Amino acid sequence: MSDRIVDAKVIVTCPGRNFVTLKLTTADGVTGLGDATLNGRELAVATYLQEYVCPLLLGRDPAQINDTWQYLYRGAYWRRGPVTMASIAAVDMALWDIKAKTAGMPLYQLLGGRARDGVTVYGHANGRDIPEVLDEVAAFLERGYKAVRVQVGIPGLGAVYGVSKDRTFYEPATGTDRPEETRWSTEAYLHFVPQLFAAVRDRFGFDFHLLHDAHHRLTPTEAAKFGKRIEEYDLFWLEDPTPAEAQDAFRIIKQHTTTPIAVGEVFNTIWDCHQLISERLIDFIRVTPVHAGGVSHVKRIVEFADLYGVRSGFHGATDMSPVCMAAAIHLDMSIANFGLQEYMHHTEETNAVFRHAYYFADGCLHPGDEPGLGVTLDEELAATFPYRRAYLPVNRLLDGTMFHW
Ligand SMILES: O=NC(=O)[C@@H](O)[C@H](O)[C@H](O)CO
Ligand SMILES: [Co+2]
Repeated sequence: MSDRIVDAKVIVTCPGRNFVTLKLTTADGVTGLGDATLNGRELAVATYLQEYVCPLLLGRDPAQINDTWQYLYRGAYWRRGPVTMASIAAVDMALWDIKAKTAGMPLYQLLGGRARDGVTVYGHANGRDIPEVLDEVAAFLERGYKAVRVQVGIPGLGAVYGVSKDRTFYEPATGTDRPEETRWSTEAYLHFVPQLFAAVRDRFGFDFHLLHDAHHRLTPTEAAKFGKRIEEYDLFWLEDPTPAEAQDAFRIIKQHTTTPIAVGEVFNTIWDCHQLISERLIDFIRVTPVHAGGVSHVKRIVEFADLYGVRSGFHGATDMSPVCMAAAIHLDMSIANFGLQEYMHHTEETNAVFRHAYYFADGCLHPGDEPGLGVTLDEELAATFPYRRAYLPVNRLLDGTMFHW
């Protein structure tokens, strides 16, 4: 008699920031965890899981990962979208966790085994001005990082994306009653940021990967011009240069610049990036297990991407819990077209709630050898951090026009 799922519960906790986790338990006493965190809309996913998904999981065979994925995807009728796909992702991650634990091996072994020594990561150097960013780049390089993302305050503007208020930890979702509002000038940004890249390359040279996130804020033409302007600084990637709903807009960027493009953290299925990949309009795909249907669907996307020379660059910000980070690292270890992994370390409280086997060493994350994902959730400790609504910021142009955050 095969095993059965006998318990499915959603755990919402806020150790420094909100996380939603699905925990499945089988009749054989094997548990699996899945990240279901959607930053700024957490309870929408928690409710979707609790009300509509968990009741359907009870009694199902945990070994049937593919059938369960299709049951939840095709069975929802209303396909795709961040809430549905984060819910399916959590189930998928938890079932892979159970399968690998049952097989007595770390998940990457089940996904085809080790394809590299470690998962090269990039850290987030940021500052209110260029000197502060340079100090942070130095600190990351001293800690052995081989890749660093740089984000800087823009003279004349207040808070901007990617610049943390406290020097140790970046958490953008801060608005409890309503979103924080920021003001933006693309002209000021385009004028200033090349100076940041010049200062970084002048001081640290070219033998590490330099990255930057434009966070959806340019028009395709501005992105094409900006990409061309910064070619001399040899970025490893320019991220989210323009909103990617219009996938064909990236043809304009690709026609004008060889600066590599990374897109995809807001995507939730292969249909969001099918054209970007098959027309080679991007160089890195940034989907991550929690937002893009779990281990199974992200694996499909990166294997499709491999056909077109597009590499992985999974999203790994603080709002991906250690459960998602672990799933990403197991995928990173086993795929052929690994590119780079984002790694924004979590708070001590988060690491206490989500104890994990993965660890950082010599510029890489390593999955560890615990069976499954290698993550355990301390439910008692989790309960001491109650949910607290936290909105992501809203961004307007200087004249008040709603813009992209
Ligand atoms: O590349 N990383 C990012 O763009 C992140 O910082 C996102 O703004 C947050 O994960 C949104 O919740
Ligand atoms: Co980004």
